Amino acid sequence: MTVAVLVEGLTVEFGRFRAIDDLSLAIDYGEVRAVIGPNGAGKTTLLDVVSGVSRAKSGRILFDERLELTRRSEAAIARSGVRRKFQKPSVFEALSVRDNVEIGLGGANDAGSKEKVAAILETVGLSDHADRLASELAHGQKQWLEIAMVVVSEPKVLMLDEPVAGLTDEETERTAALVRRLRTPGRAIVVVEHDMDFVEAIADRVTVLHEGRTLFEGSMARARADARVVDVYLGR
Ligand SMILES: Nc1ncnc2c1ncn2[C@@H]1O[C@H](COP(=O)(O)OP(=O)(O)OP(=O)(O)O)[C@@H](O)[C@H]1O
Repeated sequence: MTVAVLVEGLTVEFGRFRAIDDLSLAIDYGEVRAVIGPNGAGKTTLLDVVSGVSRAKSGRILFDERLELTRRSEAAIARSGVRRKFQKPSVFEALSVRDNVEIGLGGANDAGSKEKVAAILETVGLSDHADRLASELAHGQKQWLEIAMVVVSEPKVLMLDEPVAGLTDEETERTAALVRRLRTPGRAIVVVEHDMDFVEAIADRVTVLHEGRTLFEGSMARARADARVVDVYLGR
């Protein structure tokens, strides 16, 4: 089976500080992978390098076993089907919900694209709000709109950075159900999140980062039982 994202010997430095330290990991198509760990572990930096926002000092990242992402621009990486929702919501407040999702399609505007927009609005539960201004949405709804803007382009790798930060318990549960719906055999979903109940609800496997390296990889249930993981993260 083809690996969606293969990280090999990745090192990222900011000045003399090593945020990612010789990291290797493989994320399969069809899986939801949570990347967890204490503040400063390198989680967001990992997403930054995969999406071309930050550069690696050494190592490589292969998408679909074909494209070396470490050599590509942010725009080229997004075009190739590797997409990311950033931590901070960034919807266009003055536009309608529907127009926001259309922007996610990047200018395509045929009959098929209208159907795609309608389908993704249905998936994220915003069909009834399509004509409202994005500014009128609740915080949770804005997060779902942003996910819709990314997913409408049918990414093969979908990265979500803290998708439930600041959401209510009910919104968090709905977001978990949404992530499970977005999981398809042809897509890898990578989620960085500190809410462990949410992670348990969505993740097939978790990777625990600590000081830029993998401390643990496996099920969330096993992570909870791992003394090292409890020591550096879960027990704090
Ligand atoms: N652009 C940058 N310049 C300098 N240092 C940076 C930069 N980006 C990240 N760092 C540092 O690299 C380390 C890893 O940061 P990163 O944001 O990846 O951690 P994280 O695991 O996502 O943490 P959190 O859970 O707090 O979001 C931190 O010590 C951070 O201060």
